[in-house]
Amino acid sequence: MRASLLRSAGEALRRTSSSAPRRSYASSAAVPERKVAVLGAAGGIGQPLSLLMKLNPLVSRLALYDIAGTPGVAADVSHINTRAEVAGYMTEEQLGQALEGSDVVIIPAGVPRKPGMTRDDLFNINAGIVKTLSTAISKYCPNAIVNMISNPVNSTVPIAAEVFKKAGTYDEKKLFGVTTLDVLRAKTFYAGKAGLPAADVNVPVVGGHAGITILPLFSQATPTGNALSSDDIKALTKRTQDGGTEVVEAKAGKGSATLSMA
Ligand SMILES: NC(=O)c1ccc[n+]([C@@H]2O[C@H](COP(=O)([O-])OP(=O)(O)OC[C@H]3O[C@@H](n4cnc5c(N)ncnc54)[C@H](O)[C@@H]3O)[C@@H](O)[C@H]2O)c1
Ligand SMILES: O=C(O)C[C@H](O)C(=O)O
Repeated sequence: MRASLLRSAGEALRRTSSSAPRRSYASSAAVPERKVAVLGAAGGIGQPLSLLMKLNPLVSRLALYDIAGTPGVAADVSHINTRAEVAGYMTEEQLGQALEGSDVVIIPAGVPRKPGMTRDDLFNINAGIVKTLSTAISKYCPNAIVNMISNPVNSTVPIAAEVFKKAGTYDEKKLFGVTTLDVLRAKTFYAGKAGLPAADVNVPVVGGHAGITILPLFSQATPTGNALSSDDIKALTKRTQDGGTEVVEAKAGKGSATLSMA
């Protein structure tokens, strides 16, 4: 998986706006219309992600889709006094309506890990979910930017790519595996060790989103702070690669990272 394909939903939203002239956000009328669909909106990631999308001034329409629980989440989020008009959709019959006209689709639908599991153990269930959702995307919003959160990301992105290729809608510039969490972790852990403010550091991370496929490049981290030994770098690399497992174990059967992910 190409590292350049791994971006966040926020970046994707900014990209959809980058072709439009620069405008001030002071007036919502001046901002382009953008529809975002969250698939899996009632879940652990879906709920805070829906909240963040509702707070994002770039979003004018927000479609929240899940197989269960969407009416409550949609009603709740819709009361926030920001620009985006919120609509909730439930059951596969409403998936087309949720997707129609979407500029950005974000997919946190699927099961999370429990302690002792690897992300690959989620493949059998999540591959089918992603295939169904990708098929609907290629039908109802073939030009949308798609951000894949569902694990195993190293496999769900290729699944979506194959579905889109078969439908003739594949665009490698519009399909992303969301691995931003690896970057957040690398930055946070590096800042702690280097004695720098977490918000000020940058650490490039390349590769995929599972174990040793996650490659934080601490040698390229900026700025430099306390000198780091090779043992420090090994330990930081391992902690970044195992960051997801750290959260899964701390949640003790109640899911994986949700808040840091959203
Ligand atoms: N990419 C990352 O960095 C990252 C980080 C954390 C979690 N994840 C992954 O994200 C996924 C979701 O995690 P979570 O904690 O939100 O799980 P969750 O169980 O809390 O929520 C998943 C939601 O998906 C919904 N869902 C299931 N099948 C669906 C379908 N066919 N269509 C629409 N919605 C459907 C469920 O009803 C549920 O509301 C997991 O696969 C997890 O491993 C990825
Ligand atoms: O580790 C997981 O299962 C969830 C996610 O991929 C993470 O990195 O936190």
